Amino acid sequence: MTIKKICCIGAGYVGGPTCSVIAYKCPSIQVTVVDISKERIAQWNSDKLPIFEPGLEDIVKECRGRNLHFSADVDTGIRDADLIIISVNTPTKMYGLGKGRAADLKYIEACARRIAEVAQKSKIVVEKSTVPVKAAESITDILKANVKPGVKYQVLSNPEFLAEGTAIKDLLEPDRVLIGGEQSVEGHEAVKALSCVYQNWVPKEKIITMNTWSSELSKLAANAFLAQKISSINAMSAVCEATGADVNEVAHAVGTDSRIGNKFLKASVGFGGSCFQKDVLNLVYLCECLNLHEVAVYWQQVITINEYQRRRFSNRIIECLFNTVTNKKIAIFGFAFKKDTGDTRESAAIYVSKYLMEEGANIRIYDPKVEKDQIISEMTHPNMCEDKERVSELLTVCEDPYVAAAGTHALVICTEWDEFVTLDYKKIYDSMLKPAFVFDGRLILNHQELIDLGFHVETIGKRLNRGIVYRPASST
Ligand SMILES: NC(=O)c1ccc[n+]([C@@H]2O[C@H](COP(=O)([O-])OP(=O)(O)OC[C@H]3O[C@@H](n4cnc5c(N)ncnc54)[C@H](O)[C@@H]3O)[C@@H](O)[C@H]2O)c1
Ligand SMILES: O=c1ccn([C@@H]2O[C@H](COP(=O)(O)OP(=O)(O)O[C@H]3O[C@H](CO)[C@@H](O)[C@H](O)[C@H]3O)[C@@H](O)[C@H]2O)c(=O)[nH]1
Repeated sequence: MTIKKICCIGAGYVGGPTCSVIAYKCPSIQVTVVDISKERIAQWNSDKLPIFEPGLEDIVKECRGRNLHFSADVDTGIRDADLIIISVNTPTKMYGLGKGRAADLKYIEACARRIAEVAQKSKIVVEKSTVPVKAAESITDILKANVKPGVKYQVLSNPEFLAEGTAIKDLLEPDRVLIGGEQSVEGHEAVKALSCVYQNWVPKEKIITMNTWSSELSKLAANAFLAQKISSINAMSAVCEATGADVNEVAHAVGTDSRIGNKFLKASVGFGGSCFQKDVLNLVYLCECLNLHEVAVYWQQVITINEYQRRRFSNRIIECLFNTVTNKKIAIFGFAFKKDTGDTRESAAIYVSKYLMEEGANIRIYDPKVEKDQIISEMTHPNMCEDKERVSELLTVCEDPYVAAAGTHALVICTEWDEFVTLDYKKIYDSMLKPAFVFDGRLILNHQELIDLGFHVETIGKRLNRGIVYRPASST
């Protein structure tokens, strides 16, 4: 079967860039990205795309209107397509059974029901969203229970491994493409059809095929391993701070062992983003449901250490500022969960700002890519704050880093934006209250230079201003 028309349901961080790259690399395929959000679709059709990803705009501009279309007409998109990619959000469930851990599959189910309702010919349905193992089976059950005469479905698992900020590069040159399918003749044919789409630009040996359940679990496993690596180095950073070791040196020594590898060993204020926490919790819940208690506890620790790291960093700020930040002005540099993205979901900056505001600090946030409304919406989200008025009293969003820092007691780096490295720190130092503190939560600044300017510098995984501090194991 040759794929001529693809419809992607969900014009988000994954659906938008993924389908833009498919359209770019497969000129003979018509690709339509649909979404229930008319506003999001209007943005995709405008000059200001709804997401910022290096390289995305050029690709969209080249393909949009040619073989790449963005539409709010979900039904027509489904009806016309040979292959439908489901790329809707699968957030952590915030209510009922599995609350706070299980993935909420209501949007996936809505897509399956919509496909069953409007499809008039056979389709390959591709599950691209990250889901618990056996979600493809549920989609199949819904489609089969509502099938029209003469219509057949094959459901494939094709998880996405792109990282935000490098989405286009990851899509153009993926480490691998994973396709899971039913172990039957029809299943193999469907896998082959999707594989042919990718083969337009991905070398065949990088396309891994397997059974559906392995594919679904592999996505959760990959994210769990990556998050575990960060929590491991962050746990080590606490030991470094307490002993005088330097976490960068430890990471270098550990990472040069080719069996471990040097990637994902950057100690930080904690991982953020829409995926790691959600997917590890999803895995934890899956293990609990399977009565694999010890396995669930093992993976839960990855999250526990991440929460500990954010809290530990915030406590260190308070401790260094003479044990009180009440009414003190603190500049937060960076609100996105990592550099080169405007995404703020689960960003460590949200938690650090929240903890400091709970202590009465006046927070002045600057981020080069995150809009003011987005910052306010994160900080006033019901999960984050009980008192919106208090937040508006204590929070200022600044459009300029120098304005954000002026008159503050401390500067806190929460995102590793390149521009923070090259700011004029002499100018910043002169404008701050003394002693002027810098807390580098990303280990990106030249600490010696800052110390020479007169700053008191604190960073993750290294004690710069004091000797070795041994504390009793019980105090954190
Ligand atoms: N963000 C990432 O970097 C990333 C990477 C790999 C995998 N994933 C996974 O991909 C999936 C999508 O993530 P995302 O970040 O793109 O989410 P997102 O929230 O940015 O986008 C999802 C879109 O789906 C739309 N939608 C929801 N229900 C719909 C329906 N019934 N019909 C039409 N549109 C509907 C929403 O309006 C939204 O625009 C998730 O499962 C996520 O875990 C995300
Ligand atoms: O050494 C490191 C590497 C990353 N991070 C932090 O970890 C978080 C996640 O970063 P990253 O993984 O680069 O971005 P995501 O866009 O969340 O991508 C992850 O989650 C996606 C969604 O499932 C997967 O597709 C990707 O493969 C996986 O890397 C960010 O806060 C980073 O700052 C660190 O603290 N230290």
